[in-house]
Amino acid sequence: MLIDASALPRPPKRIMPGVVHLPNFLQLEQQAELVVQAREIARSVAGTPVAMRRPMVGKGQMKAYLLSLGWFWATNPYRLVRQVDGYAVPPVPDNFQGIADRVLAAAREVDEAVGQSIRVETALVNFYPPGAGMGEHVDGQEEAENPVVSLSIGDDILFRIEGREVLLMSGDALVFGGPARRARHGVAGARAGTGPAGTGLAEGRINITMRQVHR
Ligand SMILES: O=C(O)CCC(=O)C(=O)O
Ligand SMILES: [Fe+2]
Repeated sequence: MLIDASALPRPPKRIMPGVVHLPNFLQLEQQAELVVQAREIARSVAGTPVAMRRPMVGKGQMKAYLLSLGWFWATNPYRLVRQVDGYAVPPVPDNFQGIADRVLAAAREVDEAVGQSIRVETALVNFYPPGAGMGEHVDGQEEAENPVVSLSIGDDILFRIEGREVLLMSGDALVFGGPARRARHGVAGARAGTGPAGTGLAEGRINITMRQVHR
């Protein structure tokens, strides 16, 4: 590539009202710790109805693998549940709240419109194999209007929100709240081999979104 994006300065940035990008928010060690946590939780529920899985969307299967913590989004009918067929949804790890608080405090310095605090009642851990993305959608499952805190680890990916594009790299945090809480967004094609060494991820990308569910 002619220009290596990681070599360019990436200051904190307001992408649109209520959307803030905080590049390099997590140190490599923090990223590695989150990867270990996610992997341990995924292993602990493997083979159960609350396992990390690729859900069906419409006629196809998602390319990303999803693991729900705290609450699980069940279908038929759509509802948030705490257990599936007697298997408890794994809890949100204790350290997530502090991370969300720190991300939000930093994001508010860039744009107050992101909104106030969240109680991290649920977290979604997505794993994107190289090349995988997630189609555009609105995060509408939570009744709470509090902001969503999103963390990226591993391969770079292009995040799109209402016509804007943000390159998310390993360690980046992104917040969408306030007027952008129900904005349409998606990610396109995790870029194979772009993740740094030292995260513990051999390939692909992990995204963790932390959310408040109830008002
Ligand atoms: O992977 C990302 O950066 C976005 C994930 C997302 O939009 C979601 O899980 O709802
Ligand atoms: Fe989303």
